[in-house]
Amino acid sequence: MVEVSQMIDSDVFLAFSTYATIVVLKMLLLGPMTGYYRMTRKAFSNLEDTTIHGRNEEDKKKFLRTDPDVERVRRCHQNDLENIVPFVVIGLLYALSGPALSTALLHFRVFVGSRFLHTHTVAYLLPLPQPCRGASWIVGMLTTFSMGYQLLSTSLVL
Ligand SMILES: N[C@@H](CCC(=O)N[C@@H](CS)C(=O)NCC(=O)O)C(=O)O
Repeated sequence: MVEVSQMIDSDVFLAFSTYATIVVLKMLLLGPMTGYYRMTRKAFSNLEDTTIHGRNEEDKKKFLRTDPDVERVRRCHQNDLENIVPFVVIGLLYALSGPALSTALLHFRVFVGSRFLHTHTVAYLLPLPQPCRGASWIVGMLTTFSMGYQLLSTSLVL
């Protein structure tokens, strides 16, 4: 029986911690980026957020509106949540299930790369023409499914 402390000290777990931290921080940055677009495009969703732009109630209400750039970052953030949360949960269990370091690294790198580079964030925010975003989304999703499949095929208890 492998001790939990041994699993946590393993290279696979350290690699997972590194890649998970990078991709979660990337997702977290979309919050401040949304704030930046809200301020520069003057598009808010709460009356109290419009205080520095509007003088009176009527004036402030003009800034309660949607903006295409704000909505794009919000969709990118939402899509990260839909994909990065499952990666972190399944990736953690996978990392603790004792996979080979090379296979695990391949999964972590492909997933994080798919969310960054040719990727969802770049493809969504620039934006790049489709199917760049669609392809990067599918690659990331398949990586998480692959980890889930390997996890279930090595440690299925029903
Ligand atoms: N919740 C997603 C599920 C499907 C998905 O994630 N599709 C990718 C590739 S086309 C995407 O970038 N969707 C746009 C989005 O989530 O805003 C959606 O509504 O589109």
